[in-house]
This record gives sequence, structure tokens and C-alpha cells, in this order.
Amino acid sequence: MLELGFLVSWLFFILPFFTCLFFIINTTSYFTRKSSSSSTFNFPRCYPLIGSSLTLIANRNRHNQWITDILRHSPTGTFVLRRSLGFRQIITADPENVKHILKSQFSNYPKGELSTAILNDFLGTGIFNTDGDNWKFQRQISSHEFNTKSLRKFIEDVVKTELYDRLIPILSTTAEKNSVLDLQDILQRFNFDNICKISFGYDPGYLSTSFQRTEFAIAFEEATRLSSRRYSNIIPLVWKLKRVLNIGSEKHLREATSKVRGFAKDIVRQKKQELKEKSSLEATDLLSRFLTYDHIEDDFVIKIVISFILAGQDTTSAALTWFFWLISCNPKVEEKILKEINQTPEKPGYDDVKDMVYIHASLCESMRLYPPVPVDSKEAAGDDVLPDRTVVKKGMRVSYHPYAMGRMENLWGSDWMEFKPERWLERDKVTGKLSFMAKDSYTYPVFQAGPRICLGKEMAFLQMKMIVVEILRRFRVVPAKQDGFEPVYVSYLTSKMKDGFPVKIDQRNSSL
Ligand code: HEM
Repeated sequence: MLELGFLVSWLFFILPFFTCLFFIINTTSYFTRKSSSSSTFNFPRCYPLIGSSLTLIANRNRHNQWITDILRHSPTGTFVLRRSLGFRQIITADPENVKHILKSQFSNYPKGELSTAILNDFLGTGIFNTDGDNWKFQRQISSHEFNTKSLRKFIEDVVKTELYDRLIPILSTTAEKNSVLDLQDILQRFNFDNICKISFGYDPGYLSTSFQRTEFAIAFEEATRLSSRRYSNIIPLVWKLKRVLNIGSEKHLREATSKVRGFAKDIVRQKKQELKEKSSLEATDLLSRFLTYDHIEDDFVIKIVISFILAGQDTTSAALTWFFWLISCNPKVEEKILKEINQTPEKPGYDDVKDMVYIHASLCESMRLYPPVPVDSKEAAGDDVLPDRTVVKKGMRVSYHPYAMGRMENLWGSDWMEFKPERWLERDKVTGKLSFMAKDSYTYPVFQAGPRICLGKEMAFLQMKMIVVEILRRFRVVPAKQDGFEPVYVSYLTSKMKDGFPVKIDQRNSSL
């Protein structure tokens, strides 16, 4: 009944709005900005009141690809997207602008109110969704989780157990039965177990032969998906209204977040008990580390830990899904990877994987084309001018676009569309040894850059390299859908392969 009442009142609002809109479109002139570099490319048309919303809606299923087309045709690599009601968003693929936003003028570009409001119900003021001193404090404590000692422990205890006890047996069975599995789903499960162990010291056992969906993981996925849906509302008022009325997606979001919180609360209670009983317990997970601080309330700790799970959850699985797809299309790269694997010990450790430059380069190259976080936005705290002379007004949303940046000819050359790990490598003329040549982090902001650069970058590489080595050493990953299968890149908060990545697993013979 409440929903019906809401719909009727909503229609009363929306019908006159769209009637006006139709009138405006048909009677007022619009302008189309044309690039000096391309006379054929049509920049989005912009109308009074609704801005470029029509083109935005028309491209909603290929948003990243559409923005990339625009940025590739913009003479400066920057574009001002006019949204509805006069709201403007600057989107850039210019490394100088990225450096300005993420480093030189860092304090002028916080996450801002719009973004934090969207994620507030789910993440509260956890590290991923806060600015200023609160962010600094959380970053400082969390960074202990990423020192060399912790990373070594992570590889030896967490990754290896998940790999040898769970992932490899599942892949072996799939190979024996000649069946098909969704590699994206498997990698997400792997990742979820890992990140829960790091954050909570708790193993949800999500990757298992039964492929059962645990309640916590389902609620977490749902909360992530529904929170990110708020970003795609052309008019933010819509989700805010639904939230107040507790209907539709907002009702589901409330249920999902309360399940996640309830679950996290139980774990905090158990962990506190554990810490009380074993006063000398070494704080090895993030939760224990925060709980050893006085005057921090449980609710605050819960928000930090949930933020952490979100930050590390789907990123490495997204990166690896696209990596294995690219490898299956590029047998020469696979050969070189196998050569590198052949030179490492049977069960490699932290130091072995750290030094694997060809795999490292292949992962970077794969994330250039398919970054796990395709776009990142800030909000201008004050008026400013970007290095390319784009004028920024206080309150504007300013975004940089790693997906588009990985596809810019001026940054990567005319062969930007090729998957070429060699562009990250240099061979020493005397020794013949390959070494990795990092790009500057503003040209390649896949992990963000500057003071807020991803805390888990090194951990992510270690984990991904370990998985690549141990999978490719034993198996060949073959897409189940052959002939002309073209996966589709979609993004929520992180990127995904639409409809998953169904694969067959072929056992390799032992000589590689
Ligand atoms: C391929 C894997 C990964 C990629 C591409 C990636 C990328 C990113 C990006 C783009 C951000 C900035 C987000 C923003 O502020 O809007 C970020 C932040 C962060 N990442 Fe990652 N990430 C990865 C893996 C991980 C892992 C495995 C962890 C933890 C175990 C992690 C922990 C964090 C944290 C805590 C932040 C917040 C840092 C801050 O705001 O100071 N990330 N990451």
C-alpha cells in the first residue's frame, strides 16, 4: 500500500517533469561540442535542465567504453560531463591532472559528501569512505598489516593454505571430470576467504567443493551491489527517497547491511573474548590490532574492518579473471610465463614470487586494459584550475579514469590495444637479464597514487603471482565458450566479467 502511494506521488512528480523535458528538447537549441582532432566524433549533446542525461542513459550498459571514446577524442584528454540539474563532473585521462588531484593538491580533493553519503550506510566512516584525521588514523594502524613480516606470513599461512587445500583440489577435480566452472566465481571465493582471514582472523570457508553460498558472503555481495547502484541514479534524490520510505532496493540494502553488521559484531565479540583469555596473543589480523587500542568503540572497529573487506574483496579476483582470459588468447605470453615458472622451486615462497618479473609485467599489462577499479572520483573542496586549464568549481565531482587511461594512444603508443607484457620490461645488455620498468603511478593509477595509494598493492601482487604460478604450472585454462566469445567488461564498485568466465581446466603434463 505504501509502495502504491509512493508510486502515485512519484508519477505526479515525474510526468510533468518529462513533459517539460520533451518540450525543451524539441524547442530549444542544443550544442554538440566537436573535437578539433576529430570532425566525425559526436560529443554528448547537452540540453537545458537534463544536461547529457539522455546520452548517459543510452550508454548505461557501456559506460566505461563510452567515456573512453570521449576522452580519446578530447584534445586535452579531459571532458566535462554535464549531468542533470546543472551538475557537472570533470573526467580526465591526463596524467598531469591526475598528479595534481592525487598529490600536489591532495587536500583540495577529498572523497567528498556525495560519495561518502552513497557508501555511508554500508561502510560508515571506515578507511575507504572517510577523509582527514579519521582517515589518517586508520591508514596508520592498517599499514602495519602490510609490512614485510606480515606479508610473508600472509603468503605462507593464508594464501598457501587456500591454494593447496582448496583451489588446486577443485581445479584437479574439474580437469578429471572434464566439467566447466566459473573461474570468476572461484577466484572471488578464494579472495573472500583471504580477505576475511586478514581482516577478522576468521575463515568463512567460502571456497569449498560444495560451492555453497555462505550467508555472510551473500549479504556482503548484496550490500556492495546495492550500494554501488546508488551511483547510477541520474537523480540522487531517487535513492534518498526510497531510503526514507524503506522500499525496493533500499529496503534490501538495509537488510543486507544489517546482516553484515550483525555477523561482524559476533566476530568482534568472539575476538575480544579470545584476546582476554590469551593476553599474550599476537595481533596478527586487523581486527585484533584495532581492538588493542583503548577508547575505540566496537561499532567503529566494525566499520573499519568492513571497509577493508570491500577494498580487498573483488579487486584481485577481477584482475585475475581478465588475466586468465588474456593468457588464453595469447599463447606466446603463456609460453614465456611457463618458462619463468619452470625456473622457480616446486613450492615457491615469498622471495621466489617477489622476483618473478615476467608474470609481474603480464599482470600490470592485463590491469592496464582491464583495471579492477575503472574510475575513481573526488569532490573539489574549493575552486581550482587543473594543469590542462580546466576550471574546477567548489563541490564539482572530479574523476580520473584508469580504464580510459590504459587505452590512450598518447600514453601507450599506437599498439595500445595489444596485450604486450614486454612494454614493462627492459633487458640488460650485458647480463641479458630482464628487469621490470614501472610506469609512473599517475600515468597508471590502477592502484590510485599519492598519499591514498592502495594499501594492499604489494599484497595483491604477491597473492596474484602465487595463484598464477600454481595454476599455470599444473593446468591450462581454456574458455568453455569458444568461437568468437568476447567477454564484456562491466563495473559496479569494481569491475567484473559479465555473466562470469566459464572455463575448462586441462591438466598439463609434468614437464610443462
Ligand atoms: C589488484 C588488486 C587491487 C587493486 C587494483 C586495488 C586498487 C585500489 C584503488 C584504486 C584504491 C583507491 C580507492 C579509492 O580511494 O577510491 C584502493 C584503496 C585501498 N586498497 Fe586496494 N586494490 C587492490 C587490492 C587490495 C587488497 C588485496 C587490499 C587489502 C588487503 C587493498 C586494500 C586497500 C585499502 C585499505 C585502500 C584504502 C586506502 C586509503 O584510502 O588510504 N587493496 N585500492
